[in-house]
Amino acid sequence: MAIIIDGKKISTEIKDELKEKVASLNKDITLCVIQVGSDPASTIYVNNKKKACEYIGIKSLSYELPNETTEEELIGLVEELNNQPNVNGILVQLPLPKHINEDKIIQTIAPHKDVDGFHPENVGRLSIGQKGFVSCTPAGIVQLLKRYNIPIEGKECVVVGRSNIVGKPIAMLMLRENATVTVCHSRTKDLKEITKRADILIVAIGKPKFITKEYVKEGAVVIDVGIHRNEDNKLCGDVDFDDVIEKVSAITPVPGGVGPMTIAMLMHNCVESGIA
Ligand SMILES: Nc1nc(=O)c2c([nH]1)NC[C@@H]1CN(c3ccc(C(=O)N[C@@H](CCC(=O)O)C(=O)O)cc3)C=[N+]21
Repeated sequence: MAIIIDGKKISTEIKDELKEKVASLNKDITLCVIQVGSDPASTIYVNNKKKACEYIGIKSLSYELPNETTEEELIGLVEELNNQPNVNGILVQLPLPKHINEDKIIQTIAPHKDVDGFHPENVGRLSIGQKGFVSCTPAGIVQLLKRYNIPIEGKECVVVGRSNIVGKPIAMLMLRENATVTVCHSRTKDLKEITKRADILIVAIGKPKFITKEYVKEGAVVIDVGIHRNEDNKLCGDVDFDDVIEKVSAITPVPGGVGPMTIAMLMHNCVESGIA
């Protein structure tokens, strides 16, 4: 029987640990969350982040900006928050409207307030093993594996997807944990042949139910980073859960897997920023 990895439960454990830490600090921690426009999915995620802050005892300040906000205006706000010593974390919810250059905004955030771990300085630090903020979804995946006592060292880890916010950083993190890492993407030939080698298969491609049992080795651990909402508001991941369940030894569900961990690790980064 496969283990269903309970991200909701582990995220609550982590949040409870953080709540205790914050209570013992005697110091305010403040996260600023900036959302441009009103994409409904973004609003759900932003609200989940604010709820988590409240639970842990972190102050959250919301900036809800209209879709027409210019790049200059957004840069101005980020710079203003960079300069406020009471602000510990700045999060600009992605995606941004097309007229705003995301890279430019991310690079404007002061690296020591970049609790998403998206700034090139933090990405660079991760890749050369220096301390810095680690991107929340990858950090959450490693926490899930560790807290379920799933060994990483020496394992064959295959990552499907090479985005800057998930694929690339999770590959770096698994490498740091001494896995043997292969990164696959849309131009990979014989994808199935490669994914079938994986002891740990991490999927972040953004295609609903793409990974079926033909892609998975018997007994593999499958981590599903995808999140898709269908017509009747039901969520599913990049992995066809019902199809692979008989074959895997452990798997993260959607919802209730990686998603809540992303938020728990964001809270972790905020607390780290507040302590520093
Ligand atoms: N600057 C920035 N930082 C992010 O961390 C960031 C972002 N932009 N843009 C979008 C993605 C996506 N993301 C999620 C967070 C929580 C859930 C989550 O809580 N998921 C729940 C379900 C929530 C629901 O009902 O939709 C679950 O999987 O159980 C999902 C996805 C953070 N992201």
